[in-house]
Amino acid sequence: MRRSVATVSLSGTLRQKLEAIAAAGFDGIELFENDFINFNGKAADLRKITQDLGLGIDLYQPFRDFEASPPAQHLRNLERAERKFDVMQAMGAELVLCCSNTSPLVIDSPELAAEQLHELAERAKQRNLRIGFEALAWGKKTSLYGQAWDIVKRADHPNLGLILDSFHTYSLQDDPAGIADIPGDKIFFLQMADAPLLAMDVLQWARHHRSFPGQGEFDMVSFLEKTLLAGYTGPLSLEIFNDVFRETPNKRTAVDAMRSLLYLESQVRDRLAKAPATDVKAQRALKTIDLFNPPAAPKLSGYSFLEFAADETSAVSLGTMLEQLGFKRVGRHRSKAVVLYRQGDIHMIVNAQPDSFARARFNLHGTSVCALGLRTADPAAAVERATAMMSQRHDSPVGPNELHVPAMIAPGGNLVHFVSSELGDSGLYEADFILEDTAAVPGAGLHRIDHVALGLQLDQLDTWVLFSRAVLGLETGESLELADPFGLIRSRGVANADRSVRLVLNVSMSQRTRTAQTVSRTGGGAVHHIALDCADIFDTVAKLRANGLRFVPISDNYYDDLPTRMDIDPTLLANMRAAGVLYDRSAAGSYLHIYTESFENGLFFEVVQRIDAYDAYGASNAPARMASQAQQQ
Ligand SMILES: O=C(O)c1ccc(O)c(O)c1
Ligand SMILES: [Mg+2]
Repeated sequence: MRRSVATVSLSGTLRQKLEAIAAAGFDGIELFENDFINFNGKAADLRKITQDLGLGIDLYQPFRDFEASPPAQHLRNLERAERKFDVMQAMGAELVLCCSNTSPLVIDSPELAAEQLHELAERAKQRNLRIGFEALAWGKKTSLYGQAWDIVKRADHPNLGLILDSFHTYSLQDDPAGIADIPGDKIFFLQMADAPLLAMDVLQWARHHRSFPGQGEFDMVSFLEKTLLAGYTGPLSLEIFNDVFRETPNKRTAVDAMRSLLYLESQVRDRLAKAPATDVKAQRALKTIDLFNPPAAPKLSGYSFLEFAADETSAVSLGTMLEQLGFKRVGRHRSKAVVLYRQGDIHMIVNAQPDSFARARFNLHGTSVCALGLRTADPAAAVERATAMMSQRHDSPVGPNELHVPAMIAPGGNLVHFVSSELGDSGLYEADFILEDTAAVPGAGLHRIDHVALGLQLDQLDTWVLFSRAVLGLETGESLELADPFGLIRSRGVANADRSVRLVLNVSMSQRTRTAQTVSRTGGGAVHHIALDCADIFDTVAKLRANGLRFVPISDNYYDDLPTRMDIDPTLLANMRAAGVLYDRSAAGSYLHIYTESFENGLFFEVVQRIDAYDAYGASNAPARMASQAQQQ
C-alpha cells in the first residue's frame, strides 16, 4: 500500500519533518495547513522539496466548516475554497480534506450539505482537484462516517468522496462494519489513528492523545480490514495529534510511524489470509493490495541471560551484590574481561571489557544492564522479523571458537540477543566461557528471571509499547498509575503468551521521582530493576539476609492495614511482617515480593513468588517501596 503520514504527527520545522518522513521510507504526506502557513517559502518551493525527497502531497488538510452553511456564508466558503485550490495546485496536491462543520451556524439538512458539497466538487473538478468529506466526532450535524457517506452519496459527484478516520469512529463507539459496504472508489483517503481508552471530552482526546496504530487500544485491524474489503486501494495514512510526539525527536517518531503501518498491514494480511476462498471481497483485497508480509514474530521461551556493563571497579562491587543474592561466579570469558554468574536457571554476565559495546554503554550510563538474552527456537528469524519491523541488527565481534548470537538494538540502545533454545542451559556458555564450575547452583533458591523493569522517558513509552508488540510479539497488560512521594509513575507490563518473558515499562510523570532521576542519569530506556522468582520467598529471604543483603524496609502500618483490605491468613501476615515481604492478590492468584536496596543508588532487585495464576506485578505495593526508598534517602 502507499504509505503516508500527516505532518502534524511529528515535531520540528516543516523541512525537518519532511526529511524524517522521507528517511523512514514513506511515499507521501498529509500536509497540515498550519505547517504550510508558517513555512518560509512558496507552494512551488514546497513542491520542489517534496519531489526531491520522493514524497507526494497525498492530502491537503483541513478545510473547515463548509457543509450546510447559510447562503451568505456559503458564498464566502466557496471563495475561501478557491484560494485553497490555488495553493494546492501550486504545490501539486490533488485532494483536500473537508471536515464536517463544527460552526453553530450549520443548518440541519443533509440535502443542503449534499448540494453545497456538490457545488464545491464541481469547482474542484474545473481544476482537476478532488474533495474528501470527513465526519469529525464533534461535528455539529455530521459526526459518524455513515452520515458523511449518506451526504456524499446524495451529492453524487465524481470529484467528491469520503475520508475515513478510525479515531472518529471508535471514539464515538461506532461500528466500522458498515464500511465494507461502501464502494471502495468512493473512499478517497484513509486516516488511521489509535488511542488509549480515556473517559474525557472527545475533542481533547482527539487533539492530544491519539497514538500510532499498535500503541493504543482501538481495534485498528478491523478498521483497515473493513476498508480494504470495501475495495479501497488508496493511501494508508497516519494522522496523530499527540502532545508528546510534538516534542519527541522526529526521526524516532517517523520510524515508529512506519513500524506501526508495517505491523498493522501484516496483521490485516494475516486476518484476510484466513478468510474462506468463497469470501470474494477478502480474496480481491489480497490480490489487489500489496500488504507487508514480514517473518512471524518470534516465539520466546524465557530469558537466557542479562548482561551488565561495568568497569573494573564496579564489576567487583556488582559481583559482590550478585553473590549476596546467591549467585555463584561460574566462569570467565575466553578472550574478554567478562564474568558469568549463575543461580538456578538465571545467568548474569558482568562485562568489563574495554573497547566493547558494553564499555560504550558504561561510559554513557554507568553500571547498568546493556543487553538481554531471550530464548527462541529460531534466532535468525527473530532478527529478520526485527529488521523487517525497522529495528537495527547488531553483530558483535566474535572471537575464535565463540558463538555468534544474533542481536538487535532495542529503543534506547540496549541489545536484545536471541539465543537458540536448542543450546539448553549451558550450551551458550560452554563455547564462550571457561567454566570453572558446571554443577547446579541452588544458591538462595532464586531460579528464574520473572521480569525486567525499564525506566523510560515519557516519550519512550509509546515507542516501547509498539516495539514490544510489533518486534517481540508481546502482549500488553493494563496501564496503571502509581503514587511515588514526588509524583506519579505510569506502569505497564508486557509479556509473551506463556509469560516466560515479562517486561515492565515505567515512566515518571514528574521530574522529581527517584525513577525520573534514574532515567535522567541513564538517558532512559535503562533497566530499573530485575525481579527474580523463587518457590519459597521466606526461605529465600532468610538466606539472602544471612548473606548480608539489605532490603527496603516496609512500614509496620502496611501490615496493620493489609487485613483491613482483604482476608489474609494471620500466620502468613506474621511471616510477611517479620520478613518485610509485600503481598498482592487478584482473582487469579497472589504475589509475595520484596525489594533489595539499590546498587550504587540506581538499579535494584526484586524477589518474587507467584502463587497460582497471578499475572501482574504487585503495582499496588510500589508506593510502599517508593515511600520507603524516599525516607531512606
Ligand atoms: O482536530 C481536528 O480539527 C481535525 C482536523 C482534521 C482531521 O482530519 C481530524 O481528524 C481532526
Ligand atoms: Mg482525520
